[in-house]
Amino acid sequence: ILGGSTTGAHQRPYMASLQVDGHHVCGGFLIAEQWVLSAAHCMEDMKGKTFQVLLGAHSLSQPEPHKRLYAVRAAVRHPGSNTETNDDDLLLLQLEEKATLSEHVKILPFQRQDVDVPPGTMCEAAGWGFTSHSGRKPDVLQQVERPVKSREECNRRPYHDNTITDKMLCTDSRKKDTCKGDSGGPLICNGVAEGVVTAGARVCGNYKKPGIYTRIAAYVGWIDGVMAAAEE
Ligand SMILES: CC(C)CC(=O)Nc1cccc(-c2cccc(CN)c2)c1
Repeated sequence: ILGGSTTGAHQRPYMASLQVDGHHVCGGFLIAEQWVLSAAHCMEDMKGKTFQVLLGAHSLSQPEPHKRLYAVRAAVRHPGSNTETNDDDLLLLQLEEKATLSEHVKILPFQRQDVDVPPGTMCEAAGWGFTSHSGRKPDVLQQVERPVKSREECNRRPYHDNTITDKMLCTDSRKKDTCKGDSGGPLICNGVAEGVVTAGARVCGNYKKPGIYTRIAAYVGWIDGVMAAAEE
């Protein structure tokens, strides 16, 4: 998160840190007791390694009473996700067991109505991603407030030049933005998860490359289907 601030400890109890070999790789968030939503691109460069999911954390390094690392029973990438585009950049992670919910671990509701967030709406992103262009990594959870940018404007040059589909949304990226390591985290508007952070143009804090998010409401069928199929 560039240009943001430290979250109040455990004020975003739905946040997940996706970890490989004990290192934070991507964000994610709890959408059900046994399911975390994140970004498919986070599984690239895994070289067959496995994820673990950290819940209940504020600091990545310090011992905290409610921090707990969960093994992943299943990782389901959206079938349309690929390395060349930001399309369908969603990942569902089934935890090895149901998360123990508490004041520090809670489910974040997501938008189920497939209606665009009005441009100008102020939303929030959070994560443990880079806090500087030089790649400084925070120890504690960061957050930033960003206004939604209309798809019509986001699709113009010099912005994303017609690569933003109806299943994506944009936020202004001037100075304040998401960055590497924030992928998979939520974009929260009026207390509801509306988007999932994608790497997009893989640049941060440049107003010419607004932040790109996958619109969760466009994938409700897929999300419900994957979770239901695992219950059979
Ligand atoms: C960890 C892998 C998926 C590779 C990766 O993510 N690279 C990478 C490099 C530079 C910026 C970003 C990035 C992420 C989230 C948001 C943004 C832009 N708002 C950029 C992402």
